[in-house]
Order: sequence, then C-alpha cells, then structure tokens
Amino acid sequence: MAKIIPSYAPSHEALENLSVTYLASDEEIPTIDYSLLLSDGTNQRSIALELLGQACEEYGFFYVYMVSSIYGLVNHTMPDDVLNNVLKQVSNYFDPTTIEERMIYSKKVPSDKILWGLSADDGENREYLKVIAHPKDQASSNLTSLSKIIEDYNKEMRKIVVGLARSMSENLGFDENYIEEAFNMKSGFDVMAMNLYPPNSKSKGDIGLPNHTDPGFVVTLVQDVNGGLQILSHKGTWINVYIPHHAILIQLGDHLEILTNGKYKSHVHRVIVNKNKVQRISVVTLHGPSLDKFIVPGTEFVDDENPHNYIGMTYKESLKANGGNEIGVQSSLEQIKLV
Ligand SMILES: O=C(O)CCC(=O)C(=O)O
Ligand SMILES: [Fe+2]
Repeated sequence: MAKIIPSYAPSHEALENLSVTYLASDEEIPTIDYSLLLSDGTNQRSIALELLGQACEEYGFFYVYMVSSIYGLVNHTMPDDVLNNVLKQVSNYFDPTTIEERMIYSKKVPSDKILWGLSADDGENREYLKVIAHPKDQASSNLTSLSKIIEDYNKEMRKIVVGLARSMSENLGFDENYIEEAFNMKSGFDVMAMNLYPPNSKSKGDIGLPNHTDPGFVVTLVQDVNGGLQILSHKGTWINVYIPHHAILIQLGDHLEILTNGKYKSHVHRVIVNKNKVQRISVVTLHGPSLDKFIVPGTEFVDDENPHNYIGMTYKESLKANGGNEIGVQSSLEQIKLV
C-alpha cells in the first residue's frame, strides 16, 4: 500500500536537495492532545497521561496537538494570534538590511541579558537572537522591538509548560507539584532563542546547528515551516521533525534527565539547512529551573540498581560548567554525568 505522506511534510523537491549524509526517517513522532491532560478525572485523561509517559520515557520528545481533528487546529492553549505574531515579528526582526543594528548584541560577556550571533561556516549556519524571557527581574525587557511579543508569548507558553510539569509529576508517581518545586519553576530561568536558517548571507555546508542537547526542564519550539530539525531517537536513528502548522514541539531538557536520574532523557538534535533554498524561522524556549536551585537526582530515582548518575549543582553552575555563560544556555551534561 502506498504510504500517505502527511500534508505538513516537505516536498520531494526539497528532500532531493538534502545531502545523503543527513537523511533521516519520516517516522511519526508522538502526539499529545493537551486538552485531554487538563480534563479532570476522565478515562480519556488517563489515556493521555499514559501516552505522555510513554513519549517521555521512550522518545524524550513529542508535540502538543489535537488528536480529534487531524488537519485542524491544535489543541493547546496558546492563542493563534500570539503564535502568528511571534513568528511574523521574528521574521521582520531578521530583516537583512538592518543587520548592523543587531550587531550591538554580539558581545559575549557573562552578564549579558541578550545575545545575537550570525554564523555561516562548516559548523553552523544561522542568525539568532537569545533573550531572557523569565523571571521578570532578569528578563531582557525593552532591549528590542520584540519585547512585548516575547512577554505575551512566554506568558502563554509557561502555562502550557506548567501543565506538562503537573502531568509528568503524576506520571512519575508524585504529587502534581513535584517538578515545579524541584525546579522552583515560579522563578524559572527561561531563555528564548529565535533562529533564522540559513542566515541572510549564504550558508556554507549543510549544518544549521550541530548535534546538541539543551539544558533545563523542557524546550518548546514553534516554527513557520517544516524541514531541517532532526532528532536522534532512542533507536539510534535520526527522525525528521515534521509537525502540523501551529503545533508545539516539546523536547525534554538535560535537567529533567538529571532529576529523574536518567529515567527521562534529553535527546540529541541538530538542524540541517537545505542549500539555501528555504528560509525557516524557529522560536525555541529553554524553560529552566531557577538559577539558584540545586539540581540533583531525586532520591526516589536512586537505588542499588540505579546509582547516582549525575553530579548535583545549581542551575547557574551547570550553565557555566562547560565554560559557557547564562544567556548562551549550552548543555553541560557531559561535565555533569558520572558515567
Ligand atoms: O531551530 C531548531 O529547529 C532547533 C533549534 C535548537 O535546537 C536550539 O535553539 O537549541
Ligand atoms: Fe536545541
């Protein structure tokens, strides 16, 4: 029987241009109907929770999406206009004629609240802007024309992330506040990375963003078009991330892996650029614990069979453990892992 290609997959023409080295499978990635997670005490909620548990334990990534209407609207609580606006405004922000204005944010000193970069080399091809979106007293407010939409978008996204934290806590066998408290999420350190692939100058090579995992609790991602992001699955194969329009991709972060002593894992991912043919915008938020929160595997996840696998440290220390800075939010999992 012929395979039905979902309407949100890229065209054959787009795929033909992709170097063979970076081919990945079009395996479906797990989907979670967010409204069912919120529906109190129903049988459907138990099923949604079970699917979420499987997605976290096996895959480490999934997208939030409405199961009952395959090509329809997505069923999370992010208002459509906020989602449209963030993508549109970020696209405008990366106007090639105003690059010089953005360059003032390229200074890499640890105290920076905002970081801009442009790479066009063998290792990376993207233009990006990283800002602190939460907590308010540390946020990069009023520094760019994007401040208002960033605030609106992050406010909505945080509600979804808190809902996921509660459901995941239940799945792990705890009170629903377990993850929120373990990460002190009320003061959680959220960094938004806005990415343009390839950057306005021509890209050199296929890599948009090299293999990496991300720190934090979870990473949320929205994008304007599909194509480019690939995640390494638990089976050791690369999966193309094709998600429906307006769906939100959730990837588990390093610190959920640390808290659960490896029961839930962050997964390596990368971005491949398509020979400069299609430009893509992604808005990626790394939702972290509060900077001063000490993160260590929960005692409930440690026993004779599962010894302590990670060194405990504050979130702030972990962001600096590989020589990076806070706003850079690079993974330090290699430095934190004991085995
Ligand atoms: O833009 C993407 O598709 C992924 C970006 C990413 O992985 C990141 O910013 O950490
Ligand atoms: Fe990432």
